[in-house]
Amino acid sequence: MDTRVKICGINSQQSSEAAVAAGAQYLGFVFFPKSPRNVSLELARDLALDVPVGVAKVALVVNSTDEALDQLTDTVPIDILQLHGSEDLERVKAIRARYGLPVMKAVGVSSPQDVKALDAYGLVSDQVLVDAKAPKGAALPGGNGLAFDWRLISKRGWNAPWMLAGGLTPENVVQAIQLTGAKQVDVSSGVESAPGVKDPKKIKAFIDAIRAA
Ligand SMILES: O=C(O)c1ccccc1NCC(=O)[C@H](O)[C@H](O)COP(=O)(O)O
Repeated sequence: MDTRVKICGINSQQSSEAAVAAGAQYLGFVFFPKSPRNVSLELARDLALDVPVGVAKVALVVNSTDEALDQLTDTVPIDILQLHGSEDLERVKAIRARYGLPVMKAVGVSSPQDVKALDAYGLVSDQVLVDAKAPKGAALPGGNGLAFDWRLISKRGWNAPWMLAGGLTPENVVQAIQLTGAKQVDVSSGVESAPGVKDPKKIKAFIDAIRAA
C-alpha cells in the first residue's frame, strides 16, 4: 500500500529521526499544554529545522488565538496548520487567509451526524483529519488512542483530501485502510511505549505493516 503516514506528537530528535527513517510523509508537533506530547516553540523549531525537505511539518493547535499563531508561525518553520479544536468554518477560513498555509481541520466522529460536518469543512480546508471524537470530559481533544466505527466512513470521500486517525496501531492499520479506503493515516498513541514517549520500533512496525500489505 502506498498510503501516506503522519506520525503525530513528535517531541524529540529520536522520534523525529525514527519517523523519517521509517518513511513517514508528515510529522506532527503538538502545541497543547495539557498534552504529554506538548512541545515548546523553541524545541519545535530545533526539531523542525532538522526535518528533511519533502517531509511535511504539521503544527497541531487547539482553538488558538491569532497572537499565539503569529508567535508559532514566526518561530517554527511549519508546512501545515492542523486545527484540532472547535474552530468553526469562518475561523478556518480566517486562519487560512491570515497565514497563507495549508490548513487541516480535524473533525471528531462517533456518529453519522458527525460525518455530515466533514462535507462543509472539506470546502474550506486543504485537508480534513477524520478522527475519533474525544469522549465527554476527556482532557485531550485528540491523541486518546480511541478508534471510532470505521463503517461510518467506509469508502467515503469529502471535498478535500482526508486522513484517517484515532486508535490506529501496527496491528489494526491495514484493516482500517482496507475498510475505509483511506489514502492517508495518522497515529500517535499507537506508536508510543508510554503517553508522550514515541517508540521507534512501533513507528517502524506501523509503517512496515502498511508497506507490506
Ligand atoms: O496527540 C495529542 O496529544 C493531541 C492533543 C490535543 C489535540 C490533539 C492531539 N492529537 C491529535 C492528532 O492528530 C492525533 O494524532 C490523533 O488524534 C490520533 O491520536 P491517537 O488516537 O492517539 O493515534
